[in-house]
Amino acid sequence: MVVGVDFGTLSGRAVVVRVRDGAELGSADSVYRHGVITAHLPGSADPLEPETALQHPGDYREVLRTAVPEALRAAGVAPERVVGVGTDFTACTVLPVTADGTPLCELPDLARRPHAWPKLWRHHAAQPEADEINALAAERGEKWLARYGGKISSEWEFAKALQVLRDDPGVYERADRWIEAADWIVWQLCGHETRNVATAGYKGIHQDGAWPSADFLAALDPRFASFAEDKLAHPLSQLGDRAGGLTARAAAWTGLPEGVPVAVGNIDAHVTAATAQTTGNGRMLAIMGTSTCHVMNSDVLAEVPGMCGLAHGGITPGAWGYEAGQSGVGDVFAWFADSYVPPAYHDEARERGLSVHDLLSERAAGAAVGEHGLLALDWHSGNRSVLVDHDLSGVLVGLTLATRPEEVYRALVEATAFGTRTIVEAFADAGVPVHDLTIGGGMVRNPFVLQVYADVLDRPLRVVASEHSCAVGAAIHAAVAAGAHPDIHAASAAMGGVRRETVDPDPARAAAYDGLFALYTELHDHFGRGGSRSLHRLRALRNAALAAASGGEGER
Ligand SMILES: Nc1ncnc2c1ncn2[C@@H]1O[C@H](COP(=O)(O)OP(=O)(O)O)[C@@H](O)[C@H]1O
Ligand SMILES: O=C(CO)[C@@H](O)[C@@H](O)COP(=O)(O)O
Repeated sequence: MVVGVDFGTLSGRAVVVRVRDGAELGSADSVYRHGVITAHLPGSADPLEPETALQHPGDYREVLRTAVPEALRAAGVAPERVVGVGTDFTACTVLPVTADGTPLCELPDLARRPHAWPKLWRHHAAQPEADEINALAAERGEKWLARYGGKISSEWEFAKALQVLRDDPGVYERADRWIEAADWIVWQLCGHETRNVATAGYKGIHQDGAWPSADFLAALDPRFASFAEDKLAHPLSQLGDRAGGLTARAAAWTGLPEGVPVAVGNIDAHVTAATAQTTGNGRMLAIMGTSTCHVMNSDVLAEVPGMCGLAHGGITPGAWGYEAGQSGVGDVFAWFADSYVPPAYHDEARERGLSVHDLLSERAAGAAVGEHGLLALDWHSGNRSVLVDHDLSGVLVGLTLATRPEEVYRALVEATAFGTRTIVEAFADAGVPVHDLTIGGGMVRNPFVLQVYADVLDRPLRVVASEHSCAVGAAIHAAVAAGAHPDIHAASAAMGGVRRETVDPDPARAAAYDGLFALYTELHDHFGRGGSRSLHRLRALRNAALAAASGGEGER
């Protein structure tokens, strides 16, 4: 047996999986007690700046102490039968730590400093730093910029670190290491630091064996010159490698035997290619959850405008892995369902034992394409691909006094589908073929969402069989690290799996969506490609108003 632990945005999930065929024998969740920290630090009333998203490292350790033992109990598996542990994490969730891996926020004198805390992947307050990095890299013709579609995201490691340096240099100085949570959790399990090629490549600008030059970093800020050398540099490990063995402390947390092999850290999206059996070239996987990540191996090397990144070995050793993404998907649906749907809908859902998502989906499904007269841009959490701009925000047009909640919900689902279609078409236009598309992540539990995607993309969708697709992917990597399978491809063939039936497009709805997609693209380009700067001006006005209200400085 192997154990996979998936650290998502709102919770961690552990699964116990059989090595020979990937059968899931038991699972358990652990919801992060502090969730996503956006308003103020625990125990503090001081407001955090806009677009801040932090997390509590204690919540991550709690997953190891609760979800892993509970999954073992649910599986009825004796710990001694577990031959390997694998993990995956959201990325770029990154934190400053001391030389022994202690998060700076756990040091008494830094606990009230926001920049000492882990920055969640969707921390978007470093957009000014990302803009500065992109402008300088373009001006200097830095070769690595092409590997990121021409723009580095504010969500990635360098923009976030530069923000810490600028806003709290004291914390920056105290950080011996700047590390992805994907590698930090492996450090917690096996007692020493390792760094994986995926987060280094996609989120840490590590390309062709090198980090951005000290000369480039100094041009950003002289104090930043040695950032990569001092706080990132470390030998990189391939995915599926063994990072080490479980320490006595981690064995006590998890209930697993000391010394059990621990797989090298990984990203929640990329680990799932093994579950979805999409490690072959041209097989795009969209992991749909809070956000959506599109990952795909290809033997074609190209710059896809607005992609998140291209990393050698980023999905499987020896292959070039592409990544694109949408920062807000399930988050957008949850925002609407939690904040703008009348209590009567929530009451009915509760009485019927449904989630409010299921009720809204049920009510939305029967309408004809375009019947609601609505169109949305899915930028409530900014745009990751293809515009790479987190100063953009959501848009909804066509509202009337007759508009119903389920119609808005459907427009939001459609907008995220149009966003994925924009990404898939960007790959095809850049000469990187997408042979087929598979859906993984928590969203596989919503048939309405899957059908909208099939209709909008006008292609059949393979769907990962497991509802714990990321955690199973981590378990598959654990099997490889333990030597139970020779490599990720073989382990995927044995342990991965998709539903027998694909979700197929309805030709009439697909044709109707072509018309709506043309309108989406018109709005997309108007607000996102220079037709109007109104969303950026709106964001600047908001930030200035918030700053004035809190007595802070002006726009960052
Ligand atoms: N039935 C549903 N339909 C649509 N969205 C859902 C549904 N259930 C949960 N969600 C949304 O999916 C997201 C959680 O996705 P999941 O993959 O489980 O977690 P994570 O993103 O943390 O990996 C949340 O944003 C939640 O609001
Ligand atoms: O960005 C990545 C992967 O590169 C994701 O970890 C991030 O979007 C969060 O994913 P989830 O939606 O929480 O599964």
